Amino acid sequence: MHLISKNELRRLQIKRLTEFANSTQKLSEDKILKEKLLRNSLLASAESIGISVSMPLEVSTVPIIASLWKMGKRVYIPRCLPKRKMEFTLYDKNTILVKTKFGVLENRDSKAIVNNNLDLMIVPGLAYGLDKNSRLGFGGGYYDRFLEKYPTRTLSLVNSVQLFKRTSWQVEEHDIPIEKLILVK
Ligand SMILES: Nc1nc2c(c(=O)[nH]1)N(C=O)[C@@H](CNc1ccc(C(=O)N[C@@H](CCC(=O)O)C(=O)O)cc1)CN2
Ligand SMILES: Nc1ncnc2c1ncn2[C@@H]1O[C@H](COP(=O)(O)OP(=O)(O)OP(=O)(O)O)[C@@H](O)[C@H]1O
Repeated sequence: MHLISKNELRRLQIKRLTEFANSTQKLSEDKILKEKLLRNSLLASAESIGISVSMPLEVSTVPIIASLWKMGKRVYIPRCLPKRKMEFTLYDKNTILVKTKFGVLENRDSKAIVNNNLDLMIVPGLAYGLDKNSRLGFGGGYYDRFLEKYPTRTLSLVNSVQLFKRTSWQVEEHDIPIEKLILVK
C-alpha cells in the first residue's frame, strides 16, 4: 500500500481543514462531537481533564470547556516549554490567556497551577486512522513526548475531514495510538 509522508499529509489536511473551518457543516459537526463527548463514559469518570484551546481549523473546544466547568470538572490546558516539552496548567474563569506565535492560547502566568497527572487527555490532531486509532498532529511531537512520560486515558474528537478509514501515512515507533476516537457518524 502506498503511504504518504506525514509532512505531505499535514499540508493537505491544513488546507482541507482551513476550508472546512468556514462551513456550516463544521458548526454542525462540532455540536455533534461535543454532545457525544459529554455523554462518554471516559469523560464521566474523569475529574481532571487536559484539553487544548482550539484554533479555527480544529474541532471547537471553547463550548466544550464551558460545559466541563459547569459539570464541575477541573480543566487543564497545555503550554509549550523548551525542547518540545509541554505542561498542563489549570484553566478557570479567572485565567488570562495569551496567544503564542504558533497561534494558540496559553496560560503564560509563572504562578499557574501545573498538573501533568490528568485523568483524561483530549488530544488534538489533523488526521486520524480508524484501523489503528492513529493520529497525525501538527508535527511538534508534543503529545507523543508528553504521553510517553505521563500516560493516561486518551480521547480525540474526529470530524469528517479528519477521518481516514485506513492509516495512509507512515506511523512511527513513538506515535501513541488514541484510546477512544469519537466520530460524527
Ligand atoms: N489548539 C492546540 N493547542 C496545542 C496544540 C495543538 O495541536 N492544538 N499542540 C499540539 O502539539 C501543542 C502546540 N503545538 C505546536 C506544534 C508545532 C509547533 C511548531 O511547529 N512551531 C514552530 C514555530 C511556529 C511559528 O513560529 O509559527 C517551530 O517550533 O519551529 C508549535 C506548537 C500545544 N497546544
Ligand atoms: N516520544 C518522543 N521522543 C522523542 N522524540 C519524539 C517523540 N515523539 C515525537 N518525537 C519527534 O518529534 C517530531 C514530531 O513528531 P510527530 O511527527 O509524531 O508529531 P505529531 O504527533 O504530529 O505532533 P504533536 O504531538 O505535537 O501534535 C519528530 O521528529 C519525532 O521524531
